[in-house]
Amino acid sequence: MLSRIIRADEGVLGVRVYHMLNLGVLWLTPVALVSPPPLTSICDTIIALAFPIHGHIGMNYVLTDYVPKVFGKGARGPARVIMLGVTTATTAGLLKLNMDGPGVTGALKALWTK
Ligand code: HEM
Repeated sequence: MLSRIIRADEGVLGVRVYHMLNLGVLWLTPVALVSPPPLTSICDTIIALAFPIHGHIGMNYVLTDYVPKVFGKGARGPARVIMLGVTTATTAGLLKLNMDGPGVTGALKALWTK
């Protein structure tokens, strides 16, 4: 299970889940921005999980392509483990923003509201 999450650009996760997430975040982001308060929190929770997972799979594609070229084949595994750490920290940060702060959407809206 953990090895599947670490090698996130392979199998069902790398193809099906990734494509669904690509479309999902595309629709979810504008919907979250215009949604009324109760719905905003639901969107915020989904975003806090969907963005990091989307970024994690996308970055694993990037790591697969470039890490062997730059650092050698042996560096691919450690790079993927580091990426999992980054994804875990990002998810925790976004969830904390939702629970203790203005939420993901609120933080984004704060760019243009007082
Ligand atoms: C509205 C939000 C977003 C949309 C609509 C979106 C959409 C996409 C799409 C369509 C792709 C290309 C997928 C493919 O190659 O088949 C992609 C790739 C990627 N996205 Fe996002 N994305 C969003 C947010 C994010 C966020 C927040 C992150 C970071 C956490 C992120 C990280 C990445 C990465 C790393 C890739 C892979 C780039 C590559 O393969 O060269 N995206 N995204």
